[in-house]
Amino acid sequence: MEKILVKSSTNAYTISIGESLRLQIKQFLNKEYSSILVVTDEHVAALYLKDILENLPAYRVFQSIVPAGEKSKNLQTFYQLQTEAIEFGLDRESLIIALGGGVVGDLAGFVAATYMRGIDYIQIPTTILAHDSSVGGKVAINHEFGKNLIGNFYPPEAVIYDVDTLHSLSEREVRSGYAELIKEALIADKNFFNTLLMVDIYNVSNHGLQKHLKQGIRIKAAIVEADERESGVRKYLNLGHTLGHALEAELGYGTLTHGEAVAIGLLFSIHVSEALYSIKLPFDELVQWFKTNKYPIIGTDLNNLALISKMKSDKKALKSKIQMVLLEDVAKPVTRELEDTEIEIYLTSFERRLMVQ
Ligand SMILES: NC(=O)c1ccc[n+]([C@@H]2O[C@H](COP(=O)([O-])OP(=O)(O)OC[C@H]3O[C@@H](n4cnc5c(N)ncnc54)[C@H](O)[C@@H]3O)[C@@H](O)[C@H]2O)c1
Ligand SMILES: O=C(O)C(=O)C[C@@H](O)[C@H](O)[C@H](O)COP(=O)(O)O
Ligand SMILES: [Zn+2]
Repeated sequence: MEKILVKSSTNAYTISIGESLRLQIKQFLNKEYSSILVVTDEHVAALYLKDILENLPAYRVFQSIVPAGEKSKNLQTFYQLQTEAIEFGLDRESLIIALGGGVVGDLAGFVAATYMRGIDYIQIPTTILAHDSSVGGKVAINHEFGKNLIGNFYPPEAVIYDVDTLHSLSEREVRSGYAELIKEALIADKNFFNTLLMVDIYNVSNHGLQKHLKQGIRIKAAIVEADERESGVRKYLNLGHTLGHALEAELGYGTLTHGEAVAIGLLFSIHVSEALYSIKLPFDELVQWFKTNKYPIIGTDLNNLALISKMKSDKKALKSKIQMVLLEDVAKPVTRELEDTEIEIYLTSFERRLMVQ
């Protein structure tokens, strides 16, 4: 098992990464809690909830199961979970466990952040993508106008990443998770990026997958520790998300997975960077890698004005001006303000460029 420590403004927490950890949950509880609520989704419940429940202290353990998928990250499900927490009698000494992917992590984390003004929670991520979402304390739900518009920064007490759970992921979820690893590599580590470009993500060995996850987590943990509330370098973790989030909201939550949308957004950021800084970045190599690994790289039939309007509700936008994360080189991210008219031109040339790939 590997442990990575993250210091936040309110606590320090450990990310434990290893095999069979879901069967040893008790050892990760640092306190005695008055009750525990395990929040998960219907897919993960069928696979791993029993393992978790059997390995928790026997007293006052409750469960809440939400529908699987991005559509659950909404106000209604948030309210339903708050209602269940009240009905179960959770108090300020209670713990919430978020067992699942980024949807459950963001949602249950936001419930924990707001229930009785905040109670402890632990992340037990079960997707590759959740190597990113479980670290750093961003918790949120979506609004129809944009992703994660209602949320907080609220660090977990611990992250327990049992890599054995990743074997049951579908191909779609594997590629979704690898998109965030590509993002972390692009902002911080050229060698890691070049390594990933050689990976066949559906046939990666256990050892290889763990290596990639640990490197992604190290990059993320270092950034959130340096800038917890995103006033500086944390913005770089948003590479690819300006268009990615707009696509998710515009196409309807769940149409593209988060990682699939981010993959398109990463290409767009590279496209804009090349044009603005007159440089050559690995656009073609990344498109080919995405295509080989079956990412849906769509670039046509999009309503550019609607996308621009969504991008303006992005959390990085300032005074209604879109701020994008761009690259001066691989591992040299920068932020830059762009006019709507510039974005429109780049979206049009991006779509044309994708059509000939
Ligand atoms: N807070 C952050 O810093 C942060 C970072 C990145 C992404 N996110 C958010 O994370 C969300 C996406 O997370 P996700 O991709 O994990 O989606 P998800 O939680 O919806 O999980 C994807 C699908 O996989 C299923 N699943 C989960 N674990 C499984 C397992 N082990 N075996 C089989 N099936 C399993 C789920 O039931 C779901 O159907 C988005 O809402 C995104 O905005 C947040
Ligand atoms: O942790 C961060 O910071 C990130 O930007 C990680 C992203 O992968 C993640 O999707 C995050 O939720 C996006 O942040 P948001 O503030 O734009 O919602
Ligand atoms: Zn993301």
